[in-house]
Amino acid sequence: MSSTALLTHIASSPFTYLSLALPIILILLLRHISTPTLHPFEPPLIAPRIPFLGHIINLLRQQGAFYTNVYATHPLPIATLPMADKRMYMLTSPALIQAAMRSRSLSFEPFMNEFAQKMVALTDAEWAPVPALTPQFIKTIHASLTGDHLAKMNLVALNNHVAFFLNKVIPPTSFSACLEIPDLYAHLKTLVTLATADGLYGPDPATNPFRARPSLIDDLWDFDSGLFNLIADLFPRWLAPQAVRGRANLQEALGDYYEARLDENPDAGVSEVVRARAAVMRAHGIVDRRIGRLEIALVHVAAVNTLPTLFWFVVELFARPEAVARARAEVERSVLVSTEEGAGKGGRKATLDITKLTDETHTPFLISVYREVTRKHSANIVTRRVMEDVEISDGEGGRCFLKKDADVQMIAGVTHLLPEIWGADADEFVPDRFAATTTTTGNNDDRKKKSAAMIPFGGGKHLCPGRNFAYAENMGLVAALLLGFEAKGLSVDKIPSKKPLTLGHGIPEPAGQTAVTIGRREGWEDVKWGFTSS
Ligand code: HEM
Repeated sequence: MSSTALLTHIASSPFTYLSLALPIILILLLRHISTPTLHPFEPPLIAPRIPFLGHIINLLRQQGAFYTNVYATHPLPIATLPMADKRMYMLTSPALIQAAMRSRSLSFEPFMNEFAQKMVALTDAEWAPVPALTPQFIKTIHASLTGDHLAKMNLVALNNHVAFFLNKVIPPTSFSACLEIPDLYAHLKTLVTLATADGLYGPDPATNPFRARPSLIDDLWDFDSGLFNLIADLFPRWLAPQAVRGRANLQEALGDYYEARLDENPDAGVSEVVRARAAVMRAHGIVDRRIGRLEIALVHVAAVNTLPTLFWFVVELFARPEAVARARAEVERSVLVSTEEGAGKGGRKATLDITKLTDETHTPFLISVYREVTRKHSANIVTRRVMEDVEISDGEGGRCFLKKDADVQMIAGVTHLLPEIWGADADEFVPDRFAATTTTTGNNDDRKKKSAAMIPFGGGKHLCPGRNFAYAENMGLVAALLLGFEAKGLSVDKIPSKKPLTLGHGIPEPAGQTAVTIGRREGWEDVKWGFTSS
């Protein structure tokens, strides 16, 4: 057809041609918008296959696996991902991640405000005073989870619900009278929630909301199970009704708690973090019931990562008899302070010094196992927003330009498994990978690279302030289990696979149930357990 004939044909049936051309124009337009012009030093672009929305659709479908999937096809140290009309930088280079965490031009605070408001369901008017108090709030949280405040919290958690579990729940007789646990994850859920709640609110059932109303334990995990729908505002009432109900119950209970000013009760064993956070909020005019609605975020953040970490710690350690023997010897030699006669009904009392559990001269192997758990099982995504145009450098001549308003995602699921950092066995669980006495840790340079790649607790100004509390809870329980108990039914070939990671979570849950039998070790049947810190 000549061009004149084509024009005549188009003029005679313009709608047919228009309907054919429109989708093509739209696709070209979307492709143009989703292929932003990059600054010469901006990270290389990974364009989505479906223009404009492709990465967003994949992120919603694949959730936590999205970034590791992108890395599998584009193994880049840093990349630009167009997300509709915005851009996101995905970082997998440990050196660039450390630079990003140090940069003052990157901040976590915008996410705190955007996501937390949805998470706790406050209206814009109710939320209005929160952004102004965020910087003071963050400082307070970090200060109240260190030193004496932390030591007190650790011992309250360990000497109440954890000790109750060891002394009462596991029968104090021979192994034959043991505790059969059909689903270890579910069992640890209760244990971690109550131990964490003891550490936060004190152990008194009259003042600790979780002891007063044990149904709040399920409410907390129901709330957690629908977190993504709540934060993304994806029809939570229809798609996550349990989460909405759990949240309402928690908010009511904590509303009662702050309204009764139980956080100010000097005799209740309340932690400094609970007391100080409420004091900051009251100073900014936030009323008690609303503090309760906001503070469901504290107990949630304190329990949500501790539970899967403890689960994988118990499973990975007790599945390996040789590792149990090695760790047990360390605990017996260094952590056990005393076994006194006559602690109730003629039994003995064993006291463990949890400070020793943080010292590599005393328990290098057990500490290595814990670190290996956080390396192998954390798939955490550390998030920041670029507040102003900035350049970051990997310290070896590589520099990257990051544009204002873009989001930055740092991917532990990649850095924790990079073979060039961890070796050919990066995918395997190696209990003594971090033990100072082994050669696997290598020279100083090698150690620095490993430490830069380890981001299970984030880093920089927002490095998780609660990591040492979680450590004490997890290590204290496991040290006592090692010394005084046997755990049967676990083995390396039975380590469960993982559920897909949902957004908002850092450590995957196990798929299916893990059964275990726990009973007293021979020679330790009569012992009651307690904890101290030197
Ligand atoms: C093994 C258990 C835990 C893991 C794996 C974990 C992990 C994390 C991670 C990855 C972050 C983000 C850090 C960043 O953006 O750089 C974080 C932040 C935070 N975590 Fe934890 N966490 C744990 C336990 C706890 C506990 C027990 C508490 C409270 C007692 C807690 C309180 C917080 C708070 C308040 C923040 C926000 C800090 C800020 O923005 O400055 N975490 N945690």
